[in-house]
Amino acid sequence: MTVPQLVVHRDKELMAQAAAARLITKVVDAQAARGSASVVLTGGRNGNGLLAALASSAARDAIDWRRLDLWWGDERFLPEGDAERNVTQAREALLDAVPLDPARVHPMPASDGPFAGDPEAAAEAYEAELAAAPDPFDVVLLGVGPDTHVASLFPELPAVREQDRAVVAVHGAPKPPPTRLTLTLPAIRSAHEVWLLAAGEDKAAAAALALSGAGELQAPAAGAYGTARTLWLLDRAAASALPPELYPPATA
Ligand SMILES: O=C(O)[C@H](O)[C@@H](O)[C@H](O)[C@H](O)COP(=O)(O)O
Repeated sequence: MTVPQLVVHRDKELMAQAAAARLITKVVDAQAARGSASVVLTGGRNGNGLLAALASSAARDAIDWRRLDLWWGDERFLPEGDAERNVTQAREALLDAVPLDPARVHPMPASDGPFAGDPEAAAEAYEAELAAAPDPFDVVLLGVGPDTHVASLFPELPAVREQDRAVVAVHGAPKPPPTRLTLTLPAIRSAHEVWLLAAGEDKAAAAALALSGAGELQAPAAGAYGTARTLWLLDRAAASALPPELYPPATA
């Protein structure tokens, strides 16, 4: 496990801009070293805020978009094109505006089409797609929920205990919609880098709990780390309840 590093930004707008700049550099470096890069996107306001910041960044064209694989950490099991699907929101925020190779964009399956009514089969299909990927993820992005969930791994639900599968279906999620697909903690932990995004006062208790030694069943965010780096990107409000040894109060 890599020990989390914390970066605290003034507010959520600056956090989104700085995270977008960081992601551009990361992708460009991976493409220079290996020829391609692989990033896992998250749903939620902070993940979409990062994508929107990336879309408006002058540096975005430093990325070779055709040599980027995009995956999702979780998906709301809803029909194709539904406005609440994470992929729909990501397309609106960024993906429709950049020249990606469609064959390298890997949304999780929708609730209509071949997996209608069968989220378990949808999870298996995504797992098979992932198994065919040549490289580990360079970066997994994860929004942190107020209850410490990441992806669709909610405290105490069966998915957070999963040790063998890379992708599972979730039923009865406390955040709507109740049926979802998610990467598991072992799949997240196969990534080089895991970046957790938390902004706003409603995330303060979650960040404090996950970063203070809570177990991953109670605080799934505590179990999300990368093989090379684990980075928590916060704004001041989300960092406001952290113990002073993690985030010393300003002395000025
Ligand atoms: O489907 C989703 O909603 C997610 O992928 C979820 O895990 C999200 O990232 C967190 O709930 C944080 O969301 P916010 O950034 O909106 O607080």
